[in-house]
This record gives sequence, C-alpha cells and structure tokens, in this order.
Amino acid sequence: MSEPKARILVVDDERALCAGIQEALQREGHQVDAANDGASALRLLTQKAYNLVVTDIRMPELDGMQLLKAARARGRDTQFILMTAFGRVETAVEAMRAGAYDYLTKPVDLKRLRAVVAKALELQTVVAENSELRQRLQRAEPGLLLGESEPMRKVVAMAEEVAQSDVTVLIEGESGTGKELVARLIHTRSARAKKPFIFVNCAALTESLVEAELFGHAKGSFTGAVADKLGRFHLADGGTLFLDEIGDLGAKGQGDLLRVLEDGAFRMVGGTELQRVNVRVITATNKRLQEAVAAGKFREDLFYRLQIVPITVPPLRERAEDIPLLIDAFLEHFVQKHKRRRRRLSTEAVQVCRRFPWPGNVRQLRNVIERLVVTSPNAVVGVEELPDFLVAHDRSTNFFTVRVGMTLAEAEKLLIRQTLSQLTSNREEAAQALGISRRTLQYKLKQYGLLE
Ligand SMILES: Nc1ncnc2c1ncn2[C@@H]1O[C@H](COP(=O)(O)OP(=O)(O)OP(=O)(O)O)[C@@H](O)[C@H]1O
Repeated sequence: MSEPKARILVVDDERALCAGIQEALQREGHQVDAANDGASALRLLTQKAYNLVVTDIRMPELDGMQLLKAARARGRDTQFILMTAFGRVETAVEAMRAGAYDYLTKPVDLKRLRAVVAKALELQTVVAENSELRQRLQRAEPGLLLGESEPMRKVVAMAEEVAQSDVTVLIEGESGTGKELVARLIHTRSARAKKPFIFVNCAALTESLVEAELFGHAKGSFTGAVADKLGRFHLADGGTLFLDEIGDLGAKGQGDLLRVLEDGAFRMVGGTELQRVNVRVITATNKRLQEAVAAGKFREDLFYRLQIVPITVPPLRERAEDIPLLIDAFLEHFVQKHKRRRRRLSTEAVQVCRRFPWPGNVRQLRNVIERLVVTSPNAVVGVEELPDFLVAHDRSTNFFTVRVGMTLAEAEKLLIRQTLSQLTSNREEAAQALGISRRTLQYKLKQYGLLE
C-alpha cells in the first residue's frame, strides 16, 4: 500500500536549497509549498492545513523555532522537521524539546530527508487518528465499551434495548471480556443513570458475610452491631445492583436473592421489618451457569429468574478485528496516565496481537499495552518489544511446510493461500505482507486458481 500523500511546507531563506527539497518531496508524490521567510510561512500555515513543515531553524526575523511555537499555539498537529547548520545541534535539541519530530543537519542528505519525512508522516497520521479517537473518548462516558465488530455491535444494541426496561439481565462471558462495562452501559443508558450503580463481587464474599453485605444488618443483630448497617440493596435504591460472579454465590445467598427478586422485599440480618427498595439487578458470570444448574450447584428457579434476558459477550479471539481499535484506545489512555510520549505499534506487531488467542481477553491485552507504554521508549513499538509469550505463540503457529522438490510456483501458491487464510483476508493487506502490488496478487490468485 503506498503511503498516503501529504501536504508539506518547506521553509528556507536559501532559495536554491528550498527549491531542491521541494522538488525532491514532490517527486515522492507529495503536495509541497515553499516559503523563503518565516513570515510568509506563518501566513501559509494559518491559511492551509499541512501535515508536515520542513524548516530551517535560522532565518532572519521569524525563525524556525518561532514558527514551530506559533503552529503549536494554534493547536495544530502538524509535524515539524528542523534543519540546522552543522555544529549547531544544541538549537536542534531545543527544538525537539519544543515538540519537533526530528532535525537534519546541513548540507541536507536527500536520502535521509526522505526517510525522516516518511516516518514523521506515519506518526502524523497516528497523531491525527488519536486526536480523533481522544475526542470520541472524551465525548463518551468513562469506561466506554469499545468495539466495532459485528458481535460487539450486537452486544451494545442488546444492552441499549434492555436499558429501556427493568428486566433482569444475566451477562455471560469469559473473564476479562468486558461484562462489567456492559452492565455499566445498561445502567448509564437507563432511566436510573443518575442513581447509584453498586457493584458486588460474589466470589469475594464468604457464605456468612453475603447476607449482611447484600441486605445489611439491624442494630443489635450481633455483638458490636451498635447501629443499623445498610446493605448493598439499600445503597442501590433507585439505581442498579450489579452482582458479578453470581455462580459463586452459596446456597443461602441464592435463596435470599430469589426471595428479593420475587417479592421485591427483604429483611436485614437480625431485623424484623420488611424493607422495600427499587433496584434493578444485573448479574454476570464467567462460568457456564447452565452447567452449574445441571450439577446441582445453582438453583434452577433462580437461574431462570436471572436470565430473563441473557447477553453473551464473545471472547476477544472471536472478534480480532476489534484488536487494533482497542490497542489504540489503551495506548492513548496509558500514554496520558503515565505521561509518556505518544506511540503506536508497528503494523507487524498489531498483526501478532490479532493472531494471539488472548485467554485473558481484553483485560490481558490492556495489561500488555500498559506494560509496553511504560517499558518501550520508541515511538513505533516493534514485534521484538512485545512480551515473549506473544512472539513465541506467533512463531509456533505461523508455519507451513515447503518441501524440497516442490516447484517455486507450488510454494508461491501455498504462501499466498496461507497468508490469506492465516494473516488477513484483506487483499490489500495480504499484498503488502507478500511485498507485491494488489494487482500482482490478483493476477497470481487467478493464475493459481485461488479465486473463489
Ligand atoms: N470492549 C471493551 N472496550 C474497552 N475496554 C474494555 C472492553 N472490554 C473490557 N475492557 C477493559 O478490560 C478490563 C476487564 O473488563 P471487565 O472488568 O468489564 O471484564 P469482566 O468480563 O467483568 O471480567 P471478570 O469476569 O474477570 O470480572 C477492564 O479494564 C475494562 O475496562
């Protein structure tokens, strides 16, 4: 895939050099304007949006540094490459601190210029995408459930629909798939959004504690209970109570919960008065609750009461197309949290992540990205910086056998077929991975009878 062509502004008071660079970059297919002094450059910068500015640092009146600062003050994401006379590197370092992408020393080596420009433009695209993503994230509520794959769209549509009523929802899915986020989404889209969302992890409660935790205990119910202590049902009044890992609730807790769901009322531990609250209950489990029912570990009547509407959140490996989006969102989040430099994963590193089966689902991916943000100093994180388990898995799965004695055509056909089936079904991406043009790939697919 060819690099998207960019709008570039070249600024230098040495006219010949300026024209030389303009021409070299135009030859790369970019749209290039030139200015021979800082003031006209600034005028152009305010009139047009540029992806990149390549400017001399030292110019009479308005210099390259001032130009950079003026562009930043206008809040533009334009990248800057500064050119400095040999031996004046300190100024260049200062420029980098002010936010320039890189610097070149004069006389300018055109080959290096082209390489630096390509890298800066690559980053520029990412920055632009990220700032769009940032805006999207800011518009949305915190803890937004991200995902544009078909299965996730269905989950979100279902959550939005059940938000319109108070029906009990059971969210099923492996650990780390985002069940809590789904529960929060239902709450925030419901008429209860301004009331509390109360979370209880049933796996963390012992059998003896669960009752007091959920229903509270009355004054004097046991030694030390000097006042009424409200339980989670009270705290969630008017809002939503989210019971996570419901499969771990013991027999007594199951009985209590069924009663409150059926009668809408309960008694505090040691209390006599019937308490009435208005609570919407959402539960979640990472176990197959139906199997727990079959094994006699979970009450069948409660199971049917809870799963009036079941929502299943698919594991991440079944929606790998969401992985690039999640990576970008987590990078953005952790770069801000840890105050690090913006960065992205190389295309190959993203592909490795897409191929991994992620047993810990989105939580595991999120942890990997946080670790990369903290440990990698690079703007583009490559495969070699990914955790070993990812790379090792990738190595062990992405091989096929080429037999000695096979013709080149047979080997080529096999490689094309494996690339399309294991790496990506997108022809553009496959052609890129194979290092050939899309047209050539199309031709070979026809030649080898691989077109379906
Ligand atoms: N679709 C998603 N978009 C953005 N972040 C997500 C998504 N899914 C999960 N996460 C993040 O992954 C982590 C785990 O999500 P969550 O706690 O909702 O999973 P869970 O299914 O409830 O896990 P468990 O069964 O272990 O309780 C959280 O940090 C959450 O913000």
